[in-house]
Amino acid sequence: MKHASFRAAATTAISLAVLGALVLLLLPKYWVFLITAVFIIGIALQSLGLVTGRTGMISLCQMSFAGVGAWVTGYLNVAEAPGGLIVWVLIGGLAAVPVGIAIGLPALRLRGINLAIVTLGFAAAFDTVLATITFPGQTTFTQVVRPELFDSDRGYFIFILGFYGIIAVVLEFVSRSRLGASWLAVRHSERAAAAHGISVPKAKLSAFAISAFISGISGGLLAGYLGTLVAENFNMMQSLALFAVSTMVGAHFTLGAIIGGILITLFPELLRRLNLPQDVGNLFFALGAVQALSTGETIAETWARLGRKWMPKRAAKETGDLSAHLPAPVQHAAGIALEVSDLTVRYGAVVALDKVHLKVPAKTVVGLVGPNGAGKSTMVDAIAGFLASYEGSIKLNGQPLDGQSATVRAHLGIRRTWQTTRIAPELRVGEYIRLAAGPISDSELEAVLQWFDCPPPETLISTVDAGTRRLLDVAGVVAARPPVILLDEPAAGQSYAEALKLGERIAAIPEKFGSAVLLIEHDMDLVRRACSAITVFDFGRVIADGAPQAVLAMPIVQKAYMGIELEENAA
Ligand SMILES: Nc1ncnc2c1ncn2[C@@H]1O[C@H](COP(=O)(O)OP(=O)(O)OP(=O)(O)O)[C@@H](O)[C@H]1O
Repeated sequence: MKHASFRAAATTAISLAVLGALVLLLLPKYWVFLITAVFIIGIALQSLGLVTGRTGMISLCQMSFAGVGAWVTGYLNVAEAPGGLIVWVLIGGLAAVPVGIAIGLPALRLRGINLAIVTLGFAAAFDTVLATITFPGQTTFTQVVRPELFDSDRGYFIFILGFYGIIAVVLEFVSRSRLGASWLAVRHSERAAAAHGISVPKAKLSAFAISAFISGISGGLLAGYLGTLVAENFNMMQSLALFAVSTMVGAHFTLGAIIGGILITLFPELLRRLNLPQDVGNLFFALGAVQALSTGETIAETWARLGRKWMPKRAAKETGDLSAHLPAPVQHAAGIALEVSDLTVRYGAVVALDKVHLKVPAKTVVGLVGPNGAGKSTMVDAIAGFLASYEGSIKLNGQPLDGQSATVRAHLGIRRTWQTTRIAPELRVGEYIRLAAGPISDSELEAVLQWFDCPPPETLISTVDAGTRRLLDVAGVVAARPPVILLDEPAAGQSYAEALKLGERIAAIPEKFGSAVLLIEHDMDLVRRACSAITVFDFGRVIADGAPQAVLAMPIVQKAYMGIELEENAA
């Protein structure tokens, strides 16, 4: 995985170096000046891509963060602070961080349109502040001093390209790290992210903080580019245009941010040469954003998809049998791993679970079966901490979990999968397994994937079919080796033969990985194969439990579960 990060970072760095050399060698001074702005806007777009494209939060005040960075840079310039532009720009970025966190706080509770309104409100408030204060040096026409080495327009282009490249490469590494994967996971499903032990507030606030830092840097760099700044550079309309372009191009990709920078910088130039009003640009950006939202694909994603199509396919690596590299089983406490007592759950007037008892001994697989609506998923939700309230008690290795959040329960050792897969499709297989499993070596990761018949680590999850995503769900939580794993219909989407094979794999989880499993499944052949005991629910009550063969043969179970009437049975 580290190799993949280095490869991606090296590709980004080399591409930018080649692009920079071509610009400097082939283009006249005026165009070099214009393209410098492309990369400054590109940095602002990368910052927006992080918070919006990557983490799924709407920020309509990104240029306000840039304004904070620019103001601080201007102030340090006027004060002739030591360190020069590089230091001022970094301090400007840092100054934007608390503002970013402050804006991120409402994002912990708000989503979608509500968050958009809050961030737009901040942009409007920032406009008002900027209307009453001026940028330092604005009235005295004090130019922001560029570093001596990069004072010329060509020199400043190299300076900006350097900043863009460093930010792009760092973001490349971060996006492939657990933090980056957690942003995507939160964007896709906050509940699924919490089930992996990810702190959703931390993920959201870190995205806003880093995004504001980068945006603040872009503001400082703009100060060095223009010399003096005016409020219009950072007003609400600029933030809205940035958001529209980011949505259209996919600014969380390096390529997308550059395309967006080109559009924002060069489109007005084109309109000017065609004697068309500048507002046409915003209309075009808005239409582009609508197009990207309705097709579900940004310009950068379209290019990446076409690139993948035309790139020669790499032959699958012959790996041989990797089972010797499976991570060693974890020795969890013996005895009862999971104990549910007197559990009652109500949804308004519906009693989904009624004084239910269930025990899962350590290192065993217990099946939980029952007809649709019997309360099985409610049971998983209650155990994993996804219900606002319930009566009764749930204990992990004798310790009560009641009142603990889903994230805390995941950390303590309750891990779950979902009836429908919730894996972020933008992740790669390896990134997802690492996100779910925590620290795991490359060879262990590949061995787990092979054991569950999953595709190789570099495979993009969006290219994987639904059945395989279910297997990845299982592989992720199994690789984490917690004391208790809750599998909610893992065989959905599998063929009969695949389901049986999965049953064998699940049966082996306690011995191979050390975890106990509570398996919800409708496929009785899989249940028989995997479970040493089963519990049967009907209408939120336990109607039978014990050894699978004996329980499934009980008339009450056949009547409830398979619709076979007692009378028929008796006959
Ligand atoms: N959020 C909810 N609000 C209201 N009622 C709900 C909610 N979730 C579940 N229920 C009800 O609770 C009962 C148990 O549902 P649950 O989904 O736990 O059953 P299940 O055994 O998992 O069913 P299936 O096999 O179809 O997944 C059902 O009557 C269902 O309609």
